[in-house]
Amino acid sequence: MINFVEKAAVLIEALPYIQKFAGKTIVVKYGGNAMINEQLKAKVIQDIILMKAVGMRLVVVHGGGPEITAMLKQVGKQSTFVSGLRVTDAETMAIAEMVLVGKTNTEIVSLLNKYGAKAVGLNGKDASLIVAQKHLAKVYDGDAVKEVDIGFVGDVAQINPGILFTLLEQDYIPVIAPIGVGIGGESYNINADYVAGEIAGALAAEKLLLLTDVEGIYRDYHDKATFISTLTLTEAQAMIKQGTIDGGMIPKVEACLKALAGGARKTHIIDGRQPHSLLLEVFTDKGAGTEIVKG
Ligand SMILES: Nc1ncnc2c1ncn2[C@@H]1O[C@H](COP(=O)(O)OP(=O)(O)O)[C@@H](O)[C@H]1O
Ligand SMILES: CC(=O)N[C@@H](CCC(=O)OP(=O)(O)O)C(=O)O
Repeated sequence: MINFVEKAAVLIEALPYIQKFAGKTIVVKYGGNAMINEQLKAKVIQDIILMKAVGMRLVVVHGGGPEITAMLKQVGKQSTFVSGLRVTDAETMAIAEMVLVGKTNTEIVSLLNKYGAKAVGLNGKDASLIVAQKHLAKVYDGDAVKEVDIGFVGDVAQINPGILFTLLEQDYIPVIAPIGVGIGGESYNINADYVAGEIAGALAAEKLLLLTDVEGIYRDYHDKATFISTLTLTEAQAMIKQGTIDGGMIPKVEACLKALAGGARKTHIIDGRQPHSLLLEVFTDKGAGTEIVKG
């Protein structure tokens, strides 16, 4: 028999969060492996729609690394990464832009709209939203650090958030592809986590929610019992230095640092493989994943 009392309790538990976050800006970074599975994708979209429906101002930043890799493979190009960033020659840049803007972005926008939202696709070139400058990758060789040119990979130089405020005021959900524009109008490929962190900072978001393919951060990645639910900025930085946070988790933690430094209030790294993890984080007392806070 359906337990109506339990069902009602779930809704009642959500009530203070619905009240607290109404009118607040939430930035969701959706990408990587959490984006490949179609059933999960539909659930992420529903979660975003639900948050929007109860009055939150939603901004979505998406990745699409695996899709770029697949497209490059189809045209016979091998993907190479340096310090987690894709080496991006002119041809790779053109393909990355085509995939992120032409395919991934439009797919997310049309899915959101299918479920009843008013989503608008953007990339960094629209209204010069993301101004980029060339990134030089740091490669460590013992104690020495070498800077390596990895092509059209960008760092965020400036966010011009005006277009986002305009859209949010009008109830739209901006969906942003991580392509930056250089001062000469050239395209830059930027890691989507960094873009999400900078956008969350520029909007002084209430929350940055980064979906990933693990439960959150572990003190020892090989021991699931060492899961951390809350981490301060200082602790997170120390863990990167020690090497206990590494690989793809580094840009996520750095994105949280950028967001908090820019003015976001809270940041969370949550499990995109877990259905409705966004709702669990936002609407339940326990939350989900690892939160990184100032301090
Ligand atoms: N301390 C840590 N805790 C959790 N994951 C970690 C840690 N250090 C490194 N990682 C790695 O970071 C990965 C997440 O980054 P990545 O695979 O790039 O994510 P996504 O594809 O979702 O963008 C995890 O799958 C894990 O292998
Ligand atoms: C410079 C760089 O590495 N850019 C990324 C941009 C996409 C991305 O970040 O996608 P995920 O969030 O799905 O990993 C790339 O080319 O894969």
